[in-house]
Amino acid sequence: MNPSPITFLKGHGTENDFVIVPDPDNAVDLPATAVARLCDRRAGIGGDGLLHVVRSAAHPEARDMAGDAEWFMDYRNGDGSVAEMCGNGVRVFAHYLQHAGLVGAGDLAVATRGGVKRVHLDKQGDVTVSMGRALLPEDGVTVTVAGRSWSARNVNMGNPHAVAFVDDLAHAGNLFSVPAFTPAAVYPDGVNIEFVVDRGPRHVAMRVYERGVGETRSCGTGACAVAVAAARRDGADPALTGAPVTYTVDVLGGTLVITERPDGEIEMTGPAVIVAEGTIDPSLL
Ligand SMILES: N[C@@H](CCC[C@H](N)C(=O)O)C(=O)O
Repeated sequence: MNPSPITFLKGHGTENDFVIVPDPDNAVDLPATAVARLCDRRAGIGGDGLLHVVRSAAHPEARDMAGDAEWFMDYRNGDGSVAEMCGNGVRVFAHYLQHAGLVGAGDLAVATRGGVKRVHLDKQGDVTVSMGRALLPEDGVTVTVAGRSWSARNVNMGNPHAVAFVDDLAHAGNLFSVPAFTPAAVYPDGVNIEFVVDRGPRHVAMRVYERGVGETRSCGTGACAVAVAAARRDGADPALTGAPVTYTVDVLGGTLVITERPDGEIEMTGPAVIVAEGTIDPSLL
């Protein structure tokens, strides 16, 4: 039984929006059904996902990170499923900690299921996250929408992505349901699928179908996956040249700037905002 009332906030990063539930002591029970109800845009608060804000020491999945990061981002997709990582979510999470007076401007660490992420909050409101390295398995993947097929790059940013370069973002169709991908065995736990077009030198635009959500207006891990896939397609590999490579990635909800460093570390910079605060009717949970 949950205590009442339960505070929530609503925030977004490039319009990837989240219900934020501050719960330092991990006292709020949030089964998948409750998360899905809260994220429902008609009967709930509405969001692509939910950020459960818990002290690392109070969460069984984060206790071993408590020495490095005081706060754990217990991220859930809008359908209630758990994902390894959420790039826009980390920016919004860090911005919330600052908004709540729990951290100051500057640098902090956030524990996630994908490990501890270093975050920098700048004075203009932009947030930069060190997202870790991309893994690039060599599997051949094909994505199909409405009779058109593309070979896609498999990129793992802690969570799985298939990046398809297309001629026109409209070719992704309405994205009301998950695009077909083969072989299914490459992604046994499902996948986030990005459709990408070129906008200029080291500048691309994307749409995304997110696992556990549907089409969203932005995906931070997706933008990182796209930047790395675009760099390799363009013959750029910072590990070989010793020079960082930066891509501007336009999403439907704004723009993210992604830099891959020679050691493989990927940095993502973009905005994060809080738009509302309130209390949750306990009957939703
Ligand atoms: N929107 C997120 C990604 C959230 C997780 C994803 N839907 C998954 O299931 O892997 C981002 O900004 O990275």
